[in-house]
Order: sequence, then C-alpha cells, then structure tokens
Amino acid sequence: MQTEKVEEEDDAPEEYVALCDFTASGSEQLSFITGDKLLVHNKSSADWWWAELQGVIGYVPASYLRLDGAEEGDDASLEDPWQDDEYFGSYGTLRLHLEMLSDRSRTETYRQVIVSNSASLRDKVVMDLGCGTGIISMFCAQLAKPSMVYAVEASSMAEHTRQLVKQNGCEEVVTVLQGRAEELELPEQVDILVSEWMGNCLLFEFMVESVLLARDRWLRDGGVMWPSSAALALVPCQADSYYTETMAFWERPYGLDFTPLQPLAQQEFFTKPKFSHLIDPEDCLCAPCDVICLNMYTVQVRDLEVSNGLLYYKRPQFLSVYLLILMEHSFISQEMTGEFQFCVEKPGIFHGFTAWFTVQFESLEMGGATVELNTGPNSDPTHWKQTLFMLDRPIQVYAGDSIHGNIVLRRNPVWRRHMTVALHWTINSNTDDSQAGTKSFPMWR
Ligand SMILES: N=C(N)NC/C=C/[C@H]1O[C@@H](n2cnc3c(N)ncnc32)[C@H](O)[C@@H]1O
Repeated sequence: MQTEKVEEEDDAPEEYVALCDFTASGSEQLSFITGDKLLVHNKSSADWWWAELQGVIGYVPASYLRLDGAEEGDDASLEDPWQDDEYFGSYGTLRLHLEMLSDRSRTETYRQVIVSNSASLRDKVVMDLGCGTGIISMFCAQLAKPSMVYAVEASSMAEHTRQLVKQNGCEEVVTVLQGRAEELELPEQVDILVSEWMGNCLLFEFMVESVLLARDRWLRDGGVMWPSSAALALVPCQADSYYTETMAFWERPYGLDFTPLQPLAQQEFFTKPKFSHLIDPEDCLCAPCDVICLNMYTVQVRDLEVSNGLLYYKRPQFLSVYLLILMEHSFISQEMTGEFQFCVEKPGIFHGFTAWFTVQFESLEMGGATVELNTGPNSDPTHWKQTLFMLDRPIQVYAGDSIHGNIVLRRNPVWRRHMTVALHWTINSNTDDSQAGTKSFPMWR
C-alpha cells in the first residue's frame, strides 16, 4: 500500500464509522474493517472520499461509511455493496435453479466433462462452488468415483440440496456445506475446483471473484480449475427487429406522428444492454472475435478491477491533462480491456454489438480433449442467450469497411456485482468518411 502520509489538513475533517469491511483494490484506496473510525478530509466525489485511518490516507467508498454518532436508520447507504441478501435470497427459491437446470446445453456440458474425465476423477477431492441443487456434485458421484465432493452453497437451498444428495444415494461421497466458499473452512485442499459461475457478458454478478478466492485458498498446487479458461466474444451486428419494435415504431403508429418520443425511446431502450438477446447468425456483420480472455489459473481478483489510479489521486498540478489521460489508460488492467478489428463482410445496418462467452474445460488426462461450452449464435441456445449493445443511431456499412476499437469492462467500485461496459469504435470506409463513436452501458448500476 503506497498511500501517502497525511500532509496538509483540509477543512475540519469529519469522523465517519465504517459500516462494513472494504479491501482496497488499488494503491490509491484505503482498506478498513467494520467499526473503523475514519477522518474524511475531502468528499471529492459522491462515491469516493479522501480519508485517513491511523495516519494513512487514501480513497474510500462513501457508501460504506456513516457519520459517527448518526443513528442506524439515518442513512440509506447501509446497503451491502455485494447485495448478498438479495443475491443469495434469489437462489434460495427454485426459479433460478429451474432456469439453469432447464438449460440442457449448459447442464449436459458439465455432465460431459465429468463423463469424459471419469477415470481420472477416481479418488480425487472435488469442490463444487455454488452447487445450487447439487447437480454437478451428483454427476460426479454417479458417473465417477471421487473420494469426496464438497458441495458448497451459500443460500438456503443448501438444506434442500442435502436432501437431494441423500435421496439419490450420494451421501457417501457428497458433503453439502452451507456458507460462502471464500469464508468456509474445509478439512482439506481439493484436487478439482468446479463451478458454474458465469453471468451475462461472462462476468456480471462477479461470482468469479469468489471462485478466484476459493482457488487461492483451497485448490492444491497442480489442481484443476473447471472451467479452465473463459472468453468474451464480440461481433458488430444488425438488430433490425429490435430497432423497429422500439424506435421506428414511433414514426407512424395508427397514422400519427409520435417521433417526439424517439429521444425518450433511445434513453429507455438503448442505454442499458439488452440481456437474453437471441441474435440470428445472419445478423452478424462479420466473424466474431474473443476480446477478453481469462486464464482461470493465473487471473487475479485485482485484474477484475480497473484502477485508473490518477482519477482518485488529487491531480498533481504539474501533470498535463494529456499526460494524465495517457497514464490513466496505463492503469487499466489488461484482463478487462480488449481490442477488436472487424472487416465488414456484407452491406448492412450496424445497429450495435452483440456479446456472449465461451468457457473451456481442460482434460484431466494429458492430451485429452478439451470440452467447450459456447453460448454464441452458432451453438445450441442457453439460458444466457446473448447480450445486445445498441448504438444511439444505426450506421449504414458496406463490405470491406473496417470497424476497429476496444471494449473496457469497468467494475463498479461500490456495487461489487455490477460493471459498466464501454465500447469505442472507428469505422473506416471506402465509400463514406470515417466515423468514430463511444458509448458506456451500465450493468446495472
Ligand atoms: N450465474 C450463474 N451462472 N451461476 C450462478 C450460480 C449461483 C449459485 O451459486 C451460489 N453461490 C454464488 N456465490 C457463492 C459463494 N461465494 N459461495 C457459495 N455459494 C455461492 C448461489 O447461491 C447459487 O446457488
């Protein structure tokens, strides 16, 4: 932690108390634990304040603090930044588990991974992180002969999972543990850490952070991660039906001119990504490309963060804005940003970008076949489907045009399960002048 020592005093600092723990994710931030008393010197933004704790100074998330002496009910920002009550509450009911179990492509892929590695799974110790109803753990017990499967589930579903494990005669092999995987005590390290953690755009909900923490704590050296790697795919696309339904609709409904509502429609329907979008392969303007790739053995929790440190430091007066921007971009973690260069293969309307993910499961046997789950338009549909990012205005493009730029996934520093997806693009065309654009999409805060 290279935060600077307190030098000059600003206005009289106010004393705040920490409502929950916070672990700094960049050298400009200050870690603290529940109950710590922090001196706030400067409320530099609504979300981040410049504060001091025992003589060390740095940025802290404002929503984690309450003015010392204020009453519990005074402050609406008591909310847990992980929103665990809501998140695990939703997994305590059947609705989401039914959706995931009904997703045959997803569930059969995990079964195929177990079947094709059944010999190597013999006598191994497995952790199934976020086991839900325990389906993957029971596949392990039914289709292979591991010595132990720790089925870890934080929600109240765990008690039902224990019953299912018993009901299906797996209790000899499967032990259900209720709690957050990163907080639980296991009696031993594991040989294999399997989890189905992927969210929309691969990372939404950031369950991946729990998987990495559990990996660092419980996966033995040389142990196997399933999935072993993950990739976010992107393609420029047409979305004519969505555009017609939400934007063109206002041109002449029932013979009337409703076009004054179109700016509202753009705000309401194009500001956030459209989840569960089913893109027709015909609507892809070219081949997709993997813009972000994660190696599940080496990616670190801090890599999931974008710490454009200079935005949090007080800007040293001597640094020019240009230099700041240059340095700021040097802070963006490589894992969360990807370049792309597309060559349009056919004339069409560039309405936006579509994203999806793939995950790979390496074989336990040297040289064995890797299994892949692909949630893209050329594979069997999954419950994730794809995610559509609509531009504000569609752009006519022609075969041979190039669309290049980058994507940046910026994790929300306060709401830890959320992120913003920023897209920057430039179209170089032989027929039209080149056009550039940029747009940020919150998911969801
Ligand atoms: N979104 C997709 N695909 N899968 C989400 C899968 C989520 C399941 O994993 C559990 N879970 C999530 N995080 C943890 C954790 N840190 N420790 C223990 N259980 C956890 C949830 O309660 C759901 O049952």
